[in-house]
Amino acid sequence: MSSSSPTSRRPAFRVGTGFDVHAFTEGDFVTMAGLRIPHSKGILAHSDGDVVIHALCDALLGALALGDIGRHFPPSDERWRGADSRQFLRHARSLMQEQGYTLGNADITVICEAPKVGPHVQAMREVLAEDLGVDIGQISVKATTTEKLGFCGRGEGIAAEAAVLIERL
Ligand SMILES: Nc1ccn([C@@H]2O[C@H](COP(=O)(O)O)[C@@H](O)[C@H]2O)c(=O)n1
Ligand SMILES: C[C@@]1(CO)OP(=O)(O)OP(=O)(O)OC[C@H]1O
Repeated sequence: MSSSSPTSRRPAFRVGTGFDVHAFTEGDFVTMAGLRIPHSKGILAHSDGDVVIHALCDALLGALALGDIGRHFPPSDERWRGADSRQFLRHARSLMQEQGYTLGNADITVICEAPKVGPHVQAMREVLAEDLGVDIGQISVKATTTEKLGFCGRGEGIAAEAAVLIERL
């Protein structure tokens, strides 16, 4: 029986998923995909609380079987207090390149009643595509409410999930 790990086998395609939640707190903007989006609340987090990028990083790290964002950037580490999450995404990209993979596509869903995400989708895709060095057509961002159900529905927080396909170079 082979003892090789999935990473040493280096299959042509790998998939990953990620999910992140942050609570709302007092404030007047939320950071999503590196953009400051005006809102009646802010985000409670150690970093900038960018759920879109955190979910995407976890999906990329998951595809590579390299753990999760908290392993690479521990919330106990003061270096990441208030950090711009785009650096986490660029780090995930470099790990992917080191492993000999490139992004096929990413599909991200933001889950919240507000703010409205639709007007910002194009700009968000541009930021993510830039940090990942891919074409904007490889990045999808969409949004849904939870029909006023649960913590998102009560406006207590925001969530995002991401799925990625990575391809061997
Ligand atoms: N924060 C959000 C949530 C939703 N949208 C857009 O509205 C559409 C309808 O949402 P439902 O939850 O009722 O399905 C959704 O498809 C999104 O286009 C949004 O922009 N921002
Ligand atoms: C991003 C990190 C950075 O310390 O902290 P948070 O901003 O709290 O975000 P979370 O989604 O809980 O991920 C954990 C950490 O890696």
